[in-house]
Amino acid sequence: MLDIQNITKDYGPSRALHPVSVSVDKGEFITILGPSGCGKSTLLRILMGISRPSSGEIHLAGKRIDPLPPEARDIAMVFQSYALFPHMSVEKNLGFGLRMKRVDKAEQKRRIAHALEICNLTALSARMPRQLSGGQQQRVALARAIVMQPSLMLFDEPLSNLDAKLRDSLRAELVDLHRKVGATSLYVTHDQAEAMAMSDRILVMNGGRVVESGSPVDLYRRPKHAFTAGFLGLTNLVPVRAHGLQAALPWDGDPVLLTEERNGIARMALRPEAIRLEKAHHSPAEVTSTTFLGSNVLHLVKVAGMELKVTRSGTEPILEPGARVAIAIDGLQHLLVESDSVEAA
Ligand SMILES: Nc1ncnc2c1ncn2[C@@H]1O[C@H](COP(=O)(O)OP(=O)(O)OP(=O)(O)O)[C@@H](O)[C@H]1O
Repeated sequence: MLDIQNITKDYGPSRALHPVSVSVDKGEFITILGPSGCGKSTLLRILMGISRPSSGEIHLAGKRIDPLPPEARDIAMVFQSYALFPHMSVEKNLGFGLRMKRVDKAEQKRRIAHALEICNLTALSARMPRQLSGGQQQRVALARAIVMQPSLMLFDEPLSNLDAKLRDSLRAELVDLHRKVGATSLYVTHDQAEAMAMSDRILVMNGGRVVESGSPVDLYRRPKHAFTAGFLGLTNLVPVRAHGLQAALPWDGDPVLLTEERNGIARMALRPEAIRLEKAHHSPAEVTSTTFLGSNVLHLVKVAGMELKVTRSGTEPILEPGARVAIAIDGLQHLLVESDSVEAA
């Protein structure tokens, strides 16, 4: 459906995008996730056609689009700033793109009525943007993209100006609408919780490169790179000695099982919730800090010269600092791919 092939972007001598290749299937909701400056906006601008790539090609629905101007690309964009026309009513905002495209009048009416309805805006159709709340304005921006029935919808951090509660409810609404209209969506964010909650697939970017991509569950549970492990939630990077399908941890205890055979020294990403603690009076491991977070409790545990982050359910008895604990690991683990040049970028 969308094929981004070896796109690069140089600003003078500095390279903002190293060759980036991405394929998006029809109907997929894919998120580009990365820290500030990783190249997300640069890639979006190239997709929209307001910036030209230094090299590479982009194909959409079987057609090469990178030489085309923005209006000829069959892509609709939803911005963080909504970008509504302030002097037009909601209905007129929705009709603008259709009028430009000279879509038949009856078809315009039908599409606008449908988009207003599914975005829950019918009652607000005569209002001006200044008479709407932030969340309502964002729904208008979304409806304006939906009426165009584009091959691809692009989202540039569209929820980041809204308060946390509204953001949560609009997240779900947006994914729901994406499915209802059968859209293909590419969503840019630096918010890992948003990416995990919304996406079929996440593309993790850092330093102008795609670090890795996968489903939220795969990337969270089986990250290949330390950068991904660290960017998607809390993690512990633990040096281990791997031998076949087992890895010995740097403290006393059973070796952990691996998902694939490896030999030598490597690092393992251990999620705080995959570590189990039991009180053990003579253990060398010691709880050094305890933070109550409501649904869970975060402990720091000093062991083998490192400080492990461990979370336990808020329903368990709270371990106080100074408690001695035995450490066990839950679940299969796999090792990180080292030679991680993206990590250093
Ligand atoms: N017009 C420009 N001229 C020179 N360098 C630029 C230009 N635009 C972006 N860059 C650089 O390219 C890199 C990627 O920037 P980009 O805006 O794509 O990052 P981003 O991931 O979208 O960040 P943010 O989340 O902060 O918007 C940065 O190092 C940035 O400084």
